[in-house]
Amino acid sequence: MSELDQTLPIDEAPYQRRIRSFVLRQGRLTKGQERALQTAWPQFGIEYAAQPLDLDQAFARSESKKILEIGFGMGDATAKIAQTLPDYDFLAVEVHTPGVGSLLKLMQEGDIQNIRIIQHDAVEVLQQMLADGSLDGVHIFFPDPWHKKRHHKRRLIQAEFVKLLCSKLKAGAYIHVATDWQEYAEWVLEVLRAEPQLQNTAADYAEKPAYRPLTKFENRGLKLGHGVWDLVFRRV
Ligand SMILES: C[S@@+](CC[C@H](N)C(=O)[O-])C[C@H]1O[C@@H](n2cnc3c(N)ncnc32)[C@H](O)[C@@H]1O
Repeated sequence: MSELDQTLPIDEAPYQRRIRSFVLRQGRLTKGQERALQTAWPQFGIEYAAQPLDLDQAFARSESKKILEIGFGMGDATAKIAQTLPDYDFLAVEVHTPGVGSLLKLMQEGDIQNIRIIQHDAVEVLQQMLADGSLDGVHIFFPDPWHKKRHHKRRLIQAEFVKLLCSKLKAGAYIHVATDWQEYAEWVLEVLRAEPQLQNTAADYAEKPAYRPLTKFENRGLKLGHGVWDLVFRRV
């Protein structure tokens, strides 16, 4: 990695012009995360490459449903869901190294086999690595809301991004977004509703699907009376 890469967020490096939904900060790794990265990445990590990925091969089985999770953070929800749904395979994409280390550690502790991790911008993973019609579902839990108006262009959920997602979904596959920021919930609802390839499974917001665990942060917010909005749409 060059000195420039280490000091500048990826989206501010002069050769990277596309607006990104994340800012890369240097996070410190715990010893446990570092150990998990060294010992578990070779088995469960997939290096980003601008070439198609065979999902059946990556998970060493073809009969399972394939779910993409974008921006798993520290991976707590990912690990819990994967444990609850052993017949599903989860391709988990995140840019932050401590998060990747954290999820690998959870996988080792729980002997979880049905997750593979790519550490890269999910937009490029979708564009370059995933075949059309290859996914049974997409999870996007608490995407960065980018509160300020001048930052709204950084929001992950945009019409063009949703079109890209739809191209990767099988007919009947779902997109599940959860957010705790009401204005972003309204934004997501509007963007998903405007996409003709998608159908809402609810009148507007959905009941929280049982597989999505409550995070510590969410629990605290709910006790304080803050809302959380789930949106579940299906590809027609
Ligand atoms: C607010 S956090 C939520 C994390 C987690 N889903 C949760 O519920 O705790 C959003 C995460 O999405 C990741 N992220 C944002 N844009 C991304 C992208 N284009 N590709 C991969 N990860 C992304 C960020 O790095 C961050 O960890």
